[in-house]
Amino acid sequence: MSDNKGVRRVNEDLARERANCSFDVREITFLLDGGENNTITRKKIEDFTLTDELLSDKVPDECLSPKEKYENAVRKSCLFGKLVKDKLLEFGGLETFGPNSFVLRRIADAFFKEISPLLLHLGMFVPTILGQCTAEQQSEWLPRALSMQVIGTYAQTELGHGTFIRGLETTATYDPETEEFVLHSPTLSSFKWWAGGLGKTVNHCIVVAQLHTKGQCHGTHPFIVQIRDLETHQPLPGIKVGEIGPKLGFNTADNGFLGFDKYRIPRMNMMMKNAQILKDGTYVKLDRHGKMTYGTMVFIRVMVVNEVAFNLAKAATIAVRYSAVRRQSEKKPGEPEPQILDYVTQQHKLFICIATAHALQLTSDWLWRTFSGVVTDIKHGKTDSLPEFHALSSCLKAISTSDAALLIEQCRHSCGGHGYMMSSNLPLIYSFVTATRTYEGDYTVLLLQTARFLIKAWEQAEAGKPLTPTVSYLTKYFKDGRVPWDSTSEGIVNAAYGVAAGKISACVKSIRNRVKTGLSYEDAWDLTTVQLVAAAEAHCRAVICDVYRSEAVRLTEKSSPNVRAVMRQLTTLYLHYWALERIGDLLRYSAVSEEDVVALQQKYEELLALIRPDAVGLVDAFDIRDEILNSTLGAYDGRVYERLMEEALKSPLNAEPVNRSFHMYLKPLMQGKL
Ligand SMILES: CC/C=C\C/C=C\C/C=C\C/C=C\C/C=C\C/C=C/C=C/C(=O)SCCNC(=O)CCNC(=O)[C@H](O)C(C)(C)COP(=O)(O)OP(=O)(O)OC[C@H]1O[C@@H](n2cnc3c(N)ncnc32)[C@H](O)[C@@H]1OP(=O)(O)O
Ligand SMILES: Cc1cc2nc3c(=O)[nH]c(=O)nc-3n(C[C@H](O)[C@H](O)[C@H](O)COP(=O)(O)OP(=O)(O)OC[C@H]3O[C@@H](n4cnc5c(N)ncnc54)[C@H](O)[C@@H]3O)c2cc1C
Repeated sequence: MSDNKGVRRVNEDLARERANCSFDVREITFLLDGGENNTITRKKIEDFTLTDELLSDKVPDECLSPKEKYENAVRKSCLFGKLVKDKLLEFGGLETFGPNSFVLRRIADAFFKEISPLLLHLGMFVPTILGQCTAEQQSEWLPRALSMQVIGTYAQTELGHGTFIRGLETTATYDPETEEFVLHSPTLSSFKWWAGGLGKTVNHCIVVAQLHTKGQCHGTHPFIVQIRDLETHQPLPGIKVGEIGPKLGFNTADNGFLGFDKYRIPRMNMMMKNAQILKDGTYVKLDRHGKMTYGTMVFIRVMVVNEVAFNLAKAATIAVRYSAVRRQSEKKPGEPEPQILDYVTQQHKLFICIATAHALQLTSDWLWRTFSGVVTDIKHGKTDSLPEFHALSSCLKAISTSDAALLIEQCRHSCGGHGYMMSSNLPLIYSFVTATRTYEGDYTVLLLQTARFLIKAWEQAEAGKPLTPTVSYLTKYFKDGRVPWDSTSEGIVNAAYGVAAGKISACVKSIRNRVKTGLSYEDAWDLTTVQLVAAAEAHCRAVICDVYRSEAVRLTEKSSPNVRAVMRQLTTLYLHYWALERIGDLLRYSAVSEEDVVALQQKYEELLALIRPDAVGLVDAFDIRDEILNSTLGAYDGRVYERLMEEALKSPLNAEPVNRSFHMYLKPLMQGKL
């Protein structure tokens, strides 16, 4: 596949797809990057970071032993860290961690096929210092953390408790005599478990523990704790630390365990922005809201929506390009084998992935802007917007991670057997994203947090009180009765809100009926949780549909007609897909008729056909470089079979024609001598 100048040519099918694309791919790239200037900056950063030869591993990571994999990941993390420190700060100093942090995140994928052992340092340790420390503490810890002298992680979860933070058992007891806290792990179940980088990499961590002073427990608080010697890296006396062992994914993250045996830390190592311990042991609460110490989790939930949108875009790019290259079966006897992308069922599997990647990215951008507003409010001492934001970020984290994981797995299915190859990168993308459904708050648990807020909002609507923006629709749908059906995009969004309102109303009725039978409110709630989770999901789906539709319209106001058309097709596809997926709900809560359902299905199939010629252009517009995609099936040039063979030949088993196990076991077996 090389021309006579040695330049590798692009697969002919892919080249034809690109030639037939109806729009200028760069225009959509600019939209997704938030403007042409952002694209230019991103590309500049990518150009001078991704040329490094250290990106190419002679032996694929997945063929290394767990220890070698970890060591390789540390090596690359240090090189990546140095790169960030030396070069990327030129792009705006600390600002690099603001607007360009998403670019950093993208580039990191070129360095690590799995996870950097330093992810938690940049992703949670540094943000927690920013969010939970006083200005004085920040000036002590931030410079050391940013220069990587102090390397940290976030150790909250314990063997016995992850979800129920109030149930954590690690204690931090204040000793006024020495002005120290004594950290202790009273039981096996109180051992910290899971923190990324804890096993072997970090020398500090943020430990969340129950604070005791003057004989009283004041609940969980965060502390900065040094666990290893800075010179020798040996665990300090009183610290028991190690790695938790192999997992479905995250295998280069050295997730660890940690126990304390009456381990002492200075008083000022308590993160004191939201609560303080005075020298004499007096507890001073500064957090009027009560849940400000959960701030890092909220921040990461916001980040995760963007994270999974990007990973879904990677999977969609791989699967769509592969589907344009792969030919299989025949549609009519004797005809040439079609590209598998021409099968309507394949389009059904894949185009929703492209649309969902857009929907989640636009929703994530909107969520980030909303979050920035909440942070500004908090800086001015206003915490009124927190309950709504907690409900919103919880459900968006739950639904985005769940949708992305399911659709990434669908991308793998759509690549047949080759999708199962590690070299396709789909298994690693999946194993990474499926974890997001659990960490930083389990799916069900977070939806139940949202449901709590929705039920309260419903009660406020009943009482005629004003509602906050994301639930203001409840006033409109408050009265019983079906939502009128209208098959326009706006109509489908309204119907989605109508379904959410109907489900919330049904939950309220169930809880009240159960309470009437003599059950406590808690028991009635518990018996209704299946419905409550479904109501929170419906609410979240309506929010995503609404934000995606309105943001896509806003963003494309000045776009060329062709870009506007294809973006409109994608949003309409997303809305029709979910209307059809939730048709039972629509039949129950809206006035949709059987003919309307037939029309919805027909329109959906028409959209698949309309999007088909632009499918490759749409994934090209994600503009994800080959080094970041890391996939034999998804590279820009479409040299799928050549890359599969090149990667197979790198397998250590192919380094010698005969493996020694033949002489040790097979031959004796064959000769009856075993
Ligand atoms: C090399 C890399 C390069 C660059 C990197 C740069 C950036 C990368 C950044 C991000 C990358 C993205 C991802 C990777 C990051 C990390 C990866 C992996 C690590 C994962 C880490 C973890 O998982 S850390 C542990 C997380 N744990 C959890 O999430 C636990 C979940 N549980 C809870 O949150 C709570 O226990 C609970 C909310 C379920 C219940 O809390 P509880 O105290 O019991 O409260 P309730 O009694 O139920 O409710 C009381 C009221 O409080 C309200 N509430 C609860 N939580 C909040 C909140 N957070 N904010 C506001 N309000 C809250 C609740 O609604 C109740 O209100 P009422 O009015 O109803 O009473
Ligand atoms: C890859 C990975 C990385 C992680 N990294 C970190 C880290 O760096 N630092 C850290 O501190 N933690 C980390 N964690 C831990 C993570 O935050 C927890 O695993 C997560 O919050 C879920 O808690 P759990 O494991 O206790 O699950 P559990 O709460 O035990 O959940 C088990 C089941 O019980 C259900 N359940 C639990 N409570 C309720 C309820 N109230 N109502 C209904 N159902 C319920 C859940 O829905 C789930 O189905 C990581 C986890 C993973 C998988």
